[in-house]
Amino acid sequence: MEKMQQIVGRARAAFRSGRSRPLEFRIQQLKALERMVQEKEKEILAALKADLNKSGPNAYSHEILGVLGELALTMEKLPSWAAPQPVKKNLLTMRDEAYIGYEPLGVVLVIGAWNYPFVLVMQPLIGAIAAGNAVVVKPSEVSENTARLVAELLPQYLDKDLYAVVTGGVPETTELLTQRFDHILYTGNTAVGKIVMAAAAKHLTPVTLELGGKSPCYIDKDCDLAVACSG
Ligand SMILES: NC(=O)c1ccc[n+]([C@@H]2O[C@H](COP(=O)([O-])OP(=O)(O)OC[C@H]3O[C@@H](n4cnc5c(N)ncnc54)[C@H](O)[C@@H]3O)[C@@H](O)[C@H]2O)c1
Ligand SMILES: CC(C)=CCC/C(C)=C/CC/C(C)=C/C=O
Repeated sequence: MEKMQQIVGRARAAFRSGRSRPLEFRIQQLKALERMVQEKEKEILAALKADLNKSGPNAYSHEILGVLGELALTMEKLPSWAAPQPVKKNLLTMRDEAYIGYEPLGVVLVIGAWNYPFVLVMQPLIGAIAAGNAVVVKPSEVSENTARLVAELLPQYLDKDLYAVVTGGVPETTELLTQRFDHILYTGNTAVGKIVMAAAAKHLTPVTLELGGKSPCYIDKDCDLAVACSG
């Protein structure tokens, strides 16, 4: 695996080139992502089956439709979301052109969890591309088939330097988190959420944490009680 510093450095250099900023480019990349999901639907469903034994209808509704829906909404709304918003002038700004302009942040890290391994990396990726950022995606190693497929497919459809995928487990994620990002989006458990937030704090990087610990659990007579109660 290439050194994390090089991967993040390449994404940052690509971001600094300015090519992720124009609206046309962002929409073109989102269209490429839509084409990827449509053309590779069978492969994505097969990976979800191999990792989690998800049935076709379940995987299709949550992971494929969830991503296609997000893409359609984002492509439709992006021109209005990205447009400068006029603001009321005051005495100090009365001779100025006053508006709120939306700028990309830079290089964004997306770390996903195993239970919805495709949609949980794709939805943050869609938002980050739409906002004009470079992105490093780290899918969950627990759903290894989906992680491998995401790493194989994204470079076939998207700008390879702007949007990178890192595979691997805790050592790789730990090394990745030493790098400076401009935003980190993490989905997973609360204990690792604290690790992510502490690593981000070293660089004053803002985080979006989608954490667990609030989900009901059904235990039937076939469960191994020692395992079920250990969490
Ligand atoms: N709030 C939401 O939207 C949402 C959605 C899905 C899942 N979840 C929650 O996520 C949890 C399941 O995820 P998980 O945490 O078991 O997933 P996981 O084990 O797949 O880990 C998530 C990510 O954290 C990384 N990671 C694991 N240990 C690490 C460490 N010590 N240091 C750095 N990185 C590390 C992994 O590489 C992986 O990419 C559940 O609690 C679930 O409720 C929340
Ligand atoms: C409602 C549709 C079509 C897709 C949503 C898929 C999605 C983001 C699932 C994640 C569910 C979640 C919060 C799991 C937490 O463990």
